[in-house]
Amino acid sequence: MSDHKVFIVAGTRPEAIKMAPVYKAMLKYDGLSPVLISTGQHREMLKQVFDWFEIKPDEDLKVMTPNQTVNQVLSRSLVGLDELISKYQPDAVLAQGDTTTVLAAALAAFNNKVSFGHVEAGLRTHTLDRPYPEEGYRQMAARVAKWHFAPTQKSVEALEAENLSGDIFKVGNTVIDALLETASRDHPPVVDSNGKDLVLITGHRRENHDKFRAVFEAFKQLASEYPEKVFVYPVHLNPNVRNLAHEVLAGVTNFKLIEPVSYPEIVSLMKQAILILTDSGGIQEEAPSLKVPLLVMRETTERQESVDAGAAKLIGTDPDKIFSEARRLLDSEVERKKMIVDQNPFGDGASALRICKIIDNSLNTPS
Ligand SMILES: CC(=O)N[C@@H]1[C@@H](OP(=O)(O)OP(=O)(O)OC[C@H]2O[C@@H](n3ccc(=O)[nH]c3=O)[C@H](O)[C@@H]2O)O[C@H](CO)[C@@H](O)[C@@H]1O
Repeated sequence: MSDHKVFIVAGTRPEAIKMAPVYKAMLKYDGLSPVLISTGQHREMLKQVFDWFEIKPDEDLKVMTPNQTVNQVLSRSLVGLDELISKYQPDAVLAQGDTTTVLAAALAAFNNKVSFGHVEAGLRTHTLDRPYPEEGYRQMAARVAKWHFAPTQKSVEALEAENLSGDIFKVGNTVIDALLETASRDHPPVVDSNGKDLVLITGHRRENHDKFRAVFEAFKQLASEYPEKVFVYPVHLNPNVRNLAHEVLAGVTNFKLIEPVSYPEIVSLMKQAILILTDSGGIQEEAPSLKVPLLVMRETTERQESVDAGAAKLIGTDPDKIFSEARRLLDSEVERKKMIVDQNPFGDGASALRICKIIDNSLNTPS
């Protein structure tokens, strides 16, 4: 019997990180033959990730051109994927998360009557504009999915409540596969902290942009309160974030504003840190595995599992709260240790293989 062909579509850095393990597991899996497709939504950052995992897209749609609307990106992705579906005739299409790339992959598959598998299914805030457009895209992708690969029980329950078509499977989050592989490979330290404690900060979310000035002032105050600690912030490429970060924080000697770092570098920084302050989704999933306490600078999260497990605390973006919560943890190793968990609620590093088995089984079962 010939192999079943499966498209694996990725467009942004987090999607590449989370789909690399699926692609690699599928390459080794008897009976499945993956085709890696990049839409190129985050061109540079995608290449860095693919290089680290030593994989190369079979096709690159290069959808980004300057000043496009979201609908232009969507329609270019759709048309590009349409052509590739007629070229390869895949048996299934997989995409991860909630970007324009994911919506395009789901729709392109649906319109060609090809089975669609949604990886990281069932994340919900239940508020369509929080975050916008991601919450809407997740819900739309779920409507046409044949396989919902949910990372946790909470996401399984969210999907069950929506009376969707398709089958729901709890498989864990593939980001833990990527993380554990990366953490097991040696990488030199990114920042020499001279033996001092390191606090890692990341912040880029659009929903937080208008709060960043006050948030950055809180970071400045923290850095002056703790001159013996080193604060490291790899600043996102978005010019709104960059300019403001440099305006408020450049010149603070123990606060290092650095360029966005590669995946092994952020993993190395997370391992080195005694505390992380972030608004990133992926880092909320990863930090519990690295046993680093996490303060989440968002009002709501679709990744409540790390909060429920006690590994993270949701603190919003109020500068006084950021300052006081960070101080509470920086002042007390006991408080920090309370946030270390034995098991990461997001997965165990074997999610990609589970996905391969389910797809193989399903494609070999007559409907
Ligand atoms: C609404 C929402 O929740 N949306 C999420 C958001 O993803 P996010 O918030 O997780 O995005 P980031 O924080 O950029 O990336 C995270 C990954 O990148 C690594 N990293 C980070 C900094 C760095 O300097 N170098 C790195 O390598 C890091 O360890 C982690 O694995 O957007 C995605 C679509 O773009 C969505 O699919 C995803 O749901």
